[in-house]
Amino acid sequence: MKQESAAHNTPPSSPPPLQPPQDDSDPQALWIFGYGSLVWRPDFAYSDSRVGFVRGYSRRFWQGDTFHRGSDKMPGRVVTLLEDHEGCTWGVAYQVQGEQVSEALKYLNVREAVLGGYDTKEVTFYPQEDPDQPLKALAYVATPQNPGYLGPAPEEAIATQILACRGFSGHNLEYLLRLADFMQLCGPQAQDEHLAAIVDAVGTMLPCFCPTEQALALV
Ligand SMILES: N[C@@H](CCC(=O)N[C@@H](CS)C(=O)NCC(=O)O)C(=O)O
Repeated sequence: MKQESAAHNTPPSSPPPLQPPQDDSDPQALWIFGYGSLVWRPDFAYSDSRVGFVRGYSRRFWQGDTFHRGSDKMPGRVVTLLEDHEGCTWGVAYQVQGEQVSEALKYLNVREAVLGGYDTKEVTFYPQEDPDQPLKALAYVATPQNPGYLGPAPEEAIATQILACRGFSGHNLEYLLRLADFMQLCGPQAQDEHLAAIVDAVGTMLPCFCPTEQALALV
């Protein structure tokens, strides 16, 4: 499992994660819900995974990132969950069991909490294949209280920021496009208007930024 090296500008460590919710069918097991980079790069060992969604939250590119997809001078934008009664956010839940639990939590505490400013939150996850059998899961959420939080901005401004930023994990554009690819795979029932608006704005601006072949080299 890849361990992230702590950045020289590591933000203050966040409070220890909440006591993780247990999987009733196996008290040693834990489900972890990913809705951003964890969707395509979990980078921890897991026993099972499900595509599905959480209700009551909307995904927003409102968290700044000065390590993975940005720098101190040019923070990138990554996603968090916004409490929204009407909201629904699609992602992937990963089941970790036995020794995988402590290993995953140790790794994610560095990647998400220490380097990313995320806190942990218990959510209810609905598997796409069996939404009548919801699961308790642990999610990493960036709240407005964390120092990296950027908050709302017009989608065009977010697109401009994403096009201009890169960090230790790669270009911010790759982060956006890999998430958009995932949402395509989820099918037409999985809509994310905020994500789609940013992708559209990037598509409009990209030719102005640089010719296609250079744009493809960005990611
Ligand atoms: N917590 C969300 C977002 C996670 C996220 O994107 N975190 C950033 C930290 S700022 C990350 O790990 N980035 C790694 C990358 O961009 O490849 C998730 O469940 O996916």
